[in-house]
Amino acid sequence: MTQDSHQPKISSLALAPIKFKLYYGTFVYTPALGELSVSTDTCIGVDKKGTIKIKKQFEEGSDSESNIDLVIAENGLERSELEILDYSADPNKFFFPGFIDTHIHAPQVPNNGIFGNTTLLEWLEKYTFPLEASFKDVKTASYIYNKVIDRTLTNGTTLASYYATIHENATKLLNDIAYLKGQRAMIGKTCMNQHSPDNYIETLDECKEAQYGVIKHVEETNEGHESFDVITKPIITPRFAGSCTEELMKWLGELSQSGEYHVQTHLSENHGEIKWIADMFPHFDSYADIYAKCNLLTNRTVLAHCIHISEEEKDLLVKHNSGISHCPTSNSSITSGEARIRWLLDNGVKVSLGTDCSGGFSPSILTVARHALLVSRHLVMKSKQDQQKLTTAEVLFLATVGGAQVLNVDSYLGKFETGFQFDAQLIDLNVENSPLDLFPFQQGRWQELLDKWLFNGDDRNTVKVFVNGRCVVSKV
Ligand SMILES: Nc1nc2[nH]cnc2c(=O)[nH]1
Ligand SMILES: [Zn+2]
Repeated sequence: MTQDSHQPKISSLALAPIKFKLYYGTFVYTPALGELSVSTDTCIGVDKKGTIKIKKQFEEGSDSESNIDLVIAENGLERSELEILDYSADPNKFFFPGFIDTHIHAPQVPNNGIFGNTTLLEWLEKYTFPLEASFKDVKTASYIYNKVIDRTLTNGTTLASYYATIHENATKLLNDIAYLKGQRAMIGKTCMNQHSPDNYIETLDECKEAQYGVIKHVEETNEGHESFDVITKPIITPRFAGSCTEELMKWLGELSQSGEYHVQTHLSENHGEIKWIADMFPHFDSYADIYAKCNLLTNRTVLAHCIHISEEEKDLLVKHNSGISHCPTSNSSITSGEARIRWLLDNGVKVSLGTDCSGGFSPSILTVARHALLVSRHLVMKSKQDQQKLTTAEVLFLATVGGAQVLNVDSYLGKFETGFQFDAQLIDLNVENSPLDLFPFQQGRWQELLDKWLFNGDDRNTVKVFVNGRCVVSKV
């Protein structure tokens, strides 16, 4: 931690001591692509480490108190040592897994919504690099990163894969803030040693030193954690081939292989970018081939965008089991294009969602899921191939389980099943000032209610957020 060493180490909210908890109510999640599981009248028991130990569904409309008594008796639990949260009286509340944002630039959040008529390369020069360069100042970084973590958490994001900036101290700060607020986070020190502004570039040696420093710091922060309750992890982050020399990418590839670290970068976002990079790296077969030959394609690699990739590039992703972060809000805003998500899914590529702030203007994965569904319909309008349409269940899968798959944490995150960690949001469709209107005849029609939430809901409907079974946001 970047506190004075004589200060006591502050522990993460997501590790605060808790009692064994029994949650009772409606639980919604996506067990597989296109499937929605809705269990009403259900009791979920979460142990002191945040792991789901009990899941039992009861007859619809049955008495919750006697059902809870039964769970206590059947599992030999001591009532006085339990915390019981019964939401069954409210038909408009349900639990949903926490959102996973696999691609977000934390320092860019102040620019959300500010992109004018630019496309990628101009946008980077005009809006993005100047803002990121200001993170040399840790006070600026502290102020903005605190706001970013608060904002993403209140939108229900329980795990985010962050790009920071090139600066070592500011990146360490992002780690500390996520850890203290209890949000799971992948912490990426952005690496860039070519084709960048004079005030926002690093040498290879500077990059190596800062990268080692950030990894050590993130790992020390999480010392003593078990794999499922690790809060923050380092992620190797070459910004994109355009801003990294081959030597730097090869070094980062080796580092990621030696430490089994995650990797994130951008791939095939914009036609101008693709041509520029092809001219820069003429001895590679394709954009994806640059990353493959630099050992950056792994089963822990997140590739943002992948809008214009070829069959051969898609095959490379499949071969290395690397995943995609689909960022439709960003792709529409800076006019990058429409990623062919059905084609990628049909070919066995892992797909997740990313806000890509501030190419994307919204920090909400719910908004991104809505845009993923709409963009898939734009593809249908162009191609007349109806099967490209994504459904509500499919985009909610990408927002949760898909993210867990891409970040290789799907054995313990993304589902309400025993053995999984309780990373969740409590949704209230009928909250005061709710952006959606409920009508009595729609009560209990869960498919329709979830459609309404996806299209009309927002962070006001996310009333509590849990990570590792601990409440990290409570608005009620
Ligand atoms: N959307 C997006 N694409 C990039 N390509 C290289 N850097 C960036 C970035 O910050 N945002
Ligand atoms: Zn990006």
